[in-house]
Amino acid sequence: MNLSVRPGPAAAPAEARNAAAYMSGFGNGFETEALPGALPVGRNSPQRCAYGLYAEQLSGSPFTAPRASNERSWLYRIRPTVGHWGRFEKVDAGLWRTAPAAEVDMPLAPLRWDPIPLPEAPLSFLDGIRTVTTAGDAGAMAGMGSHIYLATRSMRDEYFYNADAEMLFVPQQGALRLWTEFGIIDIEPGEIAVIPRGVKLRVELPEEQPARGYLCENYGGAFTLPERGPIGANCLANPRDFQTPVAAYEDRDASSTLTVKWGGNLWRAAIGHSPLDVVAWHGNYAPYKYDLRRYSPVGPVLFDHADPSIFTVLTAPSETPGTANVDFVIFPDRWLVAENTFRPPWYHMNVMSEFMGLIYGVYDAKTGGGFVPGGFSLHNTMLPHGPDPASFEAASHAVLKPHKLEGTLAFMFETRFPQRVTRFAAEAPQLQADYPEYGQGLRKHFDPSRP
Ligand SMILES: O=C(O)Cc1cc(O)ccc1O
Ligand SMILES: [Fe+2]
Repeated sequence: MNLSVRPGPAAAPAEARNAAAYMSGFGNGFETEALPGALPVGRNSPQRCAYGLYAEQLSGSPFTAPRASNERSWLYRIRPTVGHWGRFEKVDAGLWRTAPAAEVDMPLAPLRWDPIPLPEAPLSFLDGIRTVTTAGDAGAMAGMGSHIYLATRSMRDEYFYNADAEMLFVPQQGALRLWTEFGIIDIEPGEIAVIPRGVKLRVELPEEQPARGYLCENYGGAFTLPERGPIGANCLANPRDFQTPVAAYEDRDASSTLTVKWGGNLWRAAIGHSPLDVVAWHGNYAPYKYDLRRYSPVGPVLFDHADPSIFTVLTAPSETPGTANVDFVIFPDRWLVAENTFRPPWYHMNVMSEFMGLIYGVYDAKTGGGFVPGGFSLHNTMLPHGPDPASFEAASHAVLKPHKLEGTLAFMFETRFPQRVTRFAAEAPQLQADYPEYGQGLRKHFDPSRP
């Protein structure tokens, strides 16, 4: 196998096998080459590409999308994707589900699960996806899926791309090395990665350490940075902290498989070489990573609890202004300073539906236990929820001096669509039977004689 990485001008030199190398920025027109001169200068399609490469365009948006949302890259590769093609046969998708998937009716209730344990048996990322919810309709390119991934072995000579969705990886335990067509991305808990629709990859486990995390499939238009409005030009997720890999390629002829998720099904073909054979590329349609600890939260500095949209890292807009197909929101370390304020989340009902996970620490609305790292919850469209009794009592009587929430990282996949629960999630032994009743533990405090 010939593997080569050439860092971009700003990146530190790195050996591909030891450390990935990245370019900084969000949605830039990047350019990177693993061999000198592999990128054509001043044109996309020369009559003959350097090194005998093929040119291929990968379009993530319609050609005619407005500039702000127009996404495409040019890839200079050993074989075009059609040369990595074979006879595809439908294979068992395991526990991976795609909207619409009306498998079960669930109680009209808040739902919460304990972590799904990692198995002892060898399990690749591709086989270890367990869908928890689906929303919208992948065929209509609207909605999302929320999943848990479990992996105990690397994908070897096994490649994959998702035609149905962009994929947002949220590791909770263990690191992942994402070998993509565009280069190598290393992520660990506290970091995320986004793999655009159609980008081929395989998922490796560094030192074969098991890994678990959350995965959001965004069937709609790509994640982007939210507007900052009056916040101005800084804070929240800053573009320079997003990292896109420099070009790295495999020149590997070996019997392999390519699995494609298309139309909610998995299709697999035998192929004779690695499709991660892109020697150079340029464009703005590329995978990226981001360290959530670089998020600069903005919040109430005098009183009240602001809507969680202030913690939006990435938003996948829909055609309706302000109505996201998916928002990816985090609840990171931060100071709480609001005066005469109930500081945790308020009790609420929301037209958007909320899938939540916990990467580490304690979430301030669920201090009574039960929402643990690796676990997840669903507060569906217009279903009531809020702090558990322990959190309510503590926050109602806390001395309101500045208080730092530390060592905590929860997140939410919030979508405009109601989320359907899969049969797997409905029947999982990790579903907490008593969670629907947590609200009944909230005592009646009403006393008309005491204003
Ligand atoms: O329900 C949740 O815990 C998420 C959430 C947090 C918050 O601070 C305000 C609203 C909201 O939905
Ligand atoms: Fe909520």
